[in-house]
Amino acid sequence: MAACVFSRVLTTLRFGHIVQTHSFNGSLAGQTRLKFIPGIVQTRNYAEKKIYLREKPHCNIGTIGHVDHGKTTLTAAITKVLSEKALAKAKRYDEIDNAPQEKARGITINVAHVEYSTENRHYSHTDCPGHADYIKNMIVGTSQMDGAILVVAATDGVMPQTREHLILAKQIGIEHIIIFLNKLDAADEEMVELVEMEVRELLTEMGYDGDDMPIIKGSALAAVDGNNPEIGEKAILSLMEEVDKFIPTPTRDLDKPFLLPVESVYSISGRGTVVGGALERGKIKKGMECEFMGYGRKLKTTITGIEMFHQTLEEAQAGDQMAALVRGLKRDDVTKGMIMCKPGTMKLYDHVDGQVYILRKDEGGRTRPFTSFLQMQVYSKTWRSAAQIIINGKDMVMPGEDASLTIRLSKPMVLEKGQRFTLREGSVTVGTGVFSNVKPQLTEDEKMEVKEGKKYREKKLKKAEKS
Ligand SMILES: Nc1nc2c(ncn2[C@@H]2O[C@H](COP(=O)(O)OP(=O)(O)OP(=O)(O)O)[C@@H](O)[C@H]2O)c(=O)[nH]1
Ligand SMILES: [Mg+2]
Repeated sequence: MAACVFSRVLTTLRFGHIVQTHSFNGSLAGQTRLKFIPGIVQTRNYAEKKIYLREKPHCNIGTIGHVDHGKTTLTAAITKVLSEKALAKAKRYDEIDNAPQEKARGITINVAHVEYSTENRHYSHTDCPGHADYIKNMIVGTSQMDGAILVVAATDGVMPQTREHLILAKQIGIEHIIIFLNKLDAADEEMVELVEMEVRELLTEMGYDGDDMPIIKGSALAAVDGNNPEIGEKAILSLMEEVDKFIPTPTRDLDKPFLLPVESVYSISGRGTVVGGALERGKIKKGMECEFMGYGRKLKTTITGIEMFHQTLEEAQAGDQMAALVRGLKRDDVTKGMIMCKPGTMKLYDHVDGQVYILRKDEGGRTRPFTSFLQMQVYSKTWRSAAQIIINGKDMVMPGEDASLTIRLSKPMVLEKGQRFTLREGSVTVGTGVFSNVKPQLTEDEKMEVKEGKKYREKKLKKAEKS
């Protein structure tokens, strides 16, 4: 069970006794013959352990866009088309959206990671949910991408989450976006032209180079079903060609002390606790000491194993979507959103200043202005925390405005100046911004304000007036 859940979220990374050896052409468990598949990482079955050999640059991408526009179908289509070139293991739609609730509702809820290669690069692909209720999962999924494929159904055009996802992607720092105009089989030519214009306008409005961004038109469903190759298979190959060309391989911070925002935590019976996520900077080797930090807690331990997509890694490098087996910790000791880092290199903060853009209603934001002391949820990297929001320099902020805010977190978290974050209230994305100034600890008075809210400040002011 644990292994099943583990593979659901990481799709990857199986530690321990599960020794089924997938090769990417679908060969079966326990085969000891080495199968070399050109174009994908070379994997060898060393005593039933596969080793990941770093042959190509690695890149993290994914699919974003409005609900039902075809992101998961496109993800399945990419693996199918590339599997025919022995560059991937084909993943069916229901292997990607495989949680019972996802199957029942026909929508994506959790992000899913799949792996494939082109001739040039090795990819980890994060398929995000489009439904407004699961934006929080999209934010975390997107936080690890180097570039994204925005899927827009030509039958529908730009919809609310097309816009909201683009705003969030931009804010999270995704500079390179490729558009896949999907469902060409079901849209007439005129509609396709109109939607293309609409998408380019939106991209320009969001600060991207709308006129020159690659837009690939096709049908993910045709590619999955293997019919109509012009808009099916060929469109997928053109898309991947553009992805290779347009999304640069990011320069990774290999020389800095390692840092991994924890995206998932699993316990594998008999082996221990495994944490997964994209390694943000540095390198990790088996045997290294590490420290988990977040939610006001710190824990030190040792890394006893590293894997990436079912394969053992000698060394994980910044950018890798990886999992680490850690010594002596229980599943509940580590929480999604903590960071794993080289001991002593990071700090916890309980409040921080942020420069924020407050979304308008038509961007998925609030309908009304807000004042200080409001409680919101802050999302950054893979963490989320309740926070009290204090507005600096004015009394209220209107949707559509910029503001400087002080964010008082309910639990101290690891954060850095320049780090991007999103503010949410219930299921509404209130704003997106950048931490501009980390601060020393909250004073005792400020702590009381966090606890009691506005009332505490008002009481204090009254007292001061009297005296
Ligand atoms: N006609 C047509 N239908 C498509 C195409 N691609 C996807 N669909 C259908 O559109 C529906 C939604 O597809 P999904 O891939 O689940 O959409 P999604 O964007 O992943 O949806 P969420 O993850 O829930 O946001 C499904 O019924 C697909 O079969 C296409 O190219 N043509
Ligand atoms: Mg989906």
